[in-house]
Amino acid sequence: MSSNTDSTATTTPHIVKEELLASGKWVMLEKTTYVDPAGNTRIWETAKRTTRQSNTEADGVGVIALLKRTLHKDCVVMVKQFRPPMGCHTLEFPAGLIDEGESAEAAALRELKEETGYKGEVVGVTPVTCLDPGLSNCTTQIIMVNINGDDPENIHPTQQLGEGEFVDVILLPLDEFQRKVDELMKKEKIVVDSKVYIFGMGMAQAFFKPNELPVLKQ
Ligand SMILES: Nc1nc(=O)[nH]c2c1ncn2[C@H]1C[C@H](O)[C@@H](COP(=O)(O)OP(=O)(O)O)O1
Repeated sequence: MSSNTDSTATTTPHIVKEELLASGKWVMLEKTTYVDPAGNTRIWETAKRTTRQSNTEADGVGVIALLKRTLHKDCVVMVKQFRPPMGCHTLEFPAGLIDEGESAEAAALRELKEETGYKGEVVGVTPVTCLDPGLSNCTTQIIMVNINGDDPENIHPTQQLGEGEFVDVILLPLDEFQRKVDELMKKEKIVVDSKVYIFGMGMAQAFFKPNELPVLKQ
């Protein structure tokens, strides 16, 4: 087993100061002064959301929602929408920011209902995870949700979208998830969220090669 630990690393890296460079309604840019593991003082440019709530560590939630219906394959509920920072449509799990005083679980069920119309039940919660740590301190919790598709409330789901929100709901069968995502990418100009693509790789591994270790196979 080799180690990549730098032998010149003698200092515990830490933040010295954070100075605001610019701020908008939703996002701010900071100049972060920090000490690296070799003891050198350095600068980093950091983006942060202005909306993070004081009572929670995560900015938002992502929802892996499994729609279960009699005589249908289990499907993952996905959303497609135009994302201005990307300048194109993306394929994502339903997601959104956590409101003041709201738990991650409650935010997940609310966002799922708003974006897709489905009423779900929480079956799992991840710890707080980072999203793009080289750019920002943005964090998310991924909430696993089951949807009883036979429940009358879920037979004709109606979205509750806010002003300026345009979200298409796409159902992808769990056992063909990666193939369907690849098909969509070939058919339309969309960018797939990395969490979604990695979930698909994991599902393909679990369904088709459960006893193979992917890292050993090339
Ligand atoms: N970075 C953002 N710029 C904006 O101009 N507006 C933004 C940003 N992030 C969020 N929002 C707005 C858009 C919605 O009106 C609200 C709530 O977003 P939410 O649904 O919670 O999150 P997403 O689905 O991930 O957009 O905030």
